[in-house]
Amino acid sequence: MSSQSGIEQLVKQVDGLSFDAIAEKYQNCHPEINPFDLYRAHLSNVLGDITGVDTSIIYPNLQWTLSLDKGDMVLAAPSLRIKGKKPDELVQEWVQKFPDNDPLFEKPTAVSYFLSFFVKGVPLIQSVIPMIRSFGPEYGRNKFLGLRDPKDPSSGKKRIIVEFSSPNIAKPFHAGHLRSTIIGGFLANLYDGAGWDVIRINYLGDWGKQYGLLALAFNKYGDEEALRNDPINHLFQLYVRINSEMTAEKETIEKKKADGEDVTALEAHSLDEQAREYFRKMTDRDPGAVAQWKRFRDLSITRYQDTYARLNIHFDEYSGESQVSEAAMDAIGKEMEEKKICKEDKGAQIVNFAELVPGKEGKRLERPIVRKRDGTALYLTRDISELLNRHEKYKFDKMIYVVASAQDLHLKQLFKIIELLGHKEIAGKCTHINFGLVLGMSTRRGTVKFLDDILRDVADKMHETMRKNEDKYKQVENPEAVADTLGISSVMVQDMTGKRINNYTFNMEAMTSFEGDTGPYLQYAHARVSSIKRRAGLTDEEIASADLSLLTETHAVNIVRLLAQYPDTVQNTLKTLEPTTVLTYLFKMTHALSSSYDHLQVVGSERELMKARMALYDAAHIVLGNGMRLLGLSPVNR
Ligand SMILES: NC(=[NH2+])NCCC[C@H](N)C(=O)O
Repeated sequence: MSSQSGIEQLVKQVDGLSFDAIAEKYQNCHPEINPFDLYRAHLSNVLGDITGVDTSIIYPNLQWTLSLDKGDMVLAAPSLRIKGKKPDELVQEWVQKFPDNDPLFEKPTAVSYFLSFFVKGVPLIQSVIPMIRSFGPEYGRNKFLGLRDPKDPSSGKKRIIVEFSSPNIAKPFHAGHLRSTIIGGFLANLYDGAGWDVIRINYLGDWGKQYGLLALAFNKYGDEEALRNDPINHLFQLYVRINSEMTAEKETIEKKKADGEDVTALEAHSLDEQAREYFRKMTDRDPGAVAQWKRFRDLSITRYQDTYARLNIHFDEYSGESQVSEAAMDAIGKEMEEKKICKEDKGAQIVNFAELVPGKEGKRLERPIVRKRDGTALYLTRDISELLNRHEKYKFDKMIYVVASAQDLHLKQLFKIIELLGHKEIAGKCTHINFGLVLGMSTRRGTVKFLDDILRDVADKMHETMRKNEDKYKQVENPEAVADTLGISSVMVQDMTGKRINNYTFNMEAMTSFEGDTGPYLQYAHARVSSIKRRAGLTDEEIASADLSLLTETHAVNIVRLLAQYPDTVQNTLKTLEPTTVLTYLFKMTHALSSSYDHLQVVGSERELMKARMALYDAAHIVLGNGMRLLGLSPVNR
């Protein structure tokens, strides 16, 4: 018997509803892929009879609990808005009326005005384990959520742009870029799993006078071979060198000026001026200047791509500030003037929000410049043009900017200008996903951190830790690669542990520990279930034919209760957009797993019991792997 259809039969009998009928009845309800949707639908029916409240009001008010001891679902009586009776009395009455022999739930318990519901282990296990096995990597994905019309599969996918990472060429890949990369990669996976058409864009900082300066530096001190071998570091070194030269030059000029000397000639030939001229050549599309700049850009991208690949991240488009056309910005500039969104101020064009947006909001948005006195466009101007251009090109339904909270104001200004331009609808599709700082990030190699350096340092640290256990170390086939993966997991899990907006301290010791809720711990938990499977040596057919009624222990039931929550957890994450929602779930699950091993021995148990327990652990292995991959981690098996 396919237990999934088994439980469908059950619900049909009890509630007179098929999966289709349930899905039709409630919004975003998909009992065939989310066990909790079925349980909610059934419970709504039962409670509908008892309370006299319409099931469509009950359904969305069945909340989940923070821990299993509080039940699997909870209902706050006041949420049903029944007049004339005290909620705690109502709750007592409902407990009385709840059927003694409900097929899916135990009799609820009442705590003040809450009703807690506990699912029955047997039907849950019988349905959820086969469901996880049959969906495998698809368990937790829900392709319906991203449909234009959730009830009509032919309606097409909604499209989302996730813009993330967005480092600046020739400058350090700092903590803000690291967080953007991790969080953005995760959000892209999340929407992809929810059936959206996801477009990943990296918006590089690759344009401006500083790239004119960089070209000068390369012409003076550049080394072809160094550029090809390690473009990111070489360009950065050149950039640092020329910048300090420029600073020194500026000081000399200032000093001479103070001494009353004529500095006109010096200024005219200064590096600053040369950089400006060079950048002018770039914006005028001088072939030589553009070709040189393009090489720097292309070589840097190639190198970034390698690093992104280690993090399981790819981009559909490497956009960047350089890709915004001057003509488009001119046109927008004119439009802004005509619509009186910007105005002249000491030769520059500024947006005085206080005059455009009433109240405190207008003041808070300040007075950004969109065009400098010398005619150059700015960061904000480029973003305005780029946003409209992306909408034109991709016709997106939603766009997410994953950028540090240090740029909160910038993005608010951007979205408001788009709105003032008359594109309220487009502005409404855009969201800024922000995040806090990483404190105390430094490497053993010095103060400047490129992503590669960080990852190498953490991998070294992991390798050191692994070596401490000589026996286990010898069993690992490719220790370098495993250390690398564990290092990456350490960094990513530490980053995703708190809410995005919180700052955290980069702590190499803590993040690489196998104890506590860390990346290595999660990897260890995954490797441990993998090893049980290897040692049990059962075939997939044997596991599939296991008699699941042998799983009677509380530990087994609790693991399955958690496994059943996974699709719901993912769906809830689409609301929170917080990686920690998934991570917290995974730690809860790994804790339940690790405390179960002493009670649910696999190897050494009698054969039928071994098969049943293996089916349980195999399901946990699938869910843990799915969750880790959703976060962007690569689960290890040893
Ligand atoms: N559309 C945007 N402005 N995205 C954010 C870009 C981040 C920028 N390159 C920086 O490093 O600060």
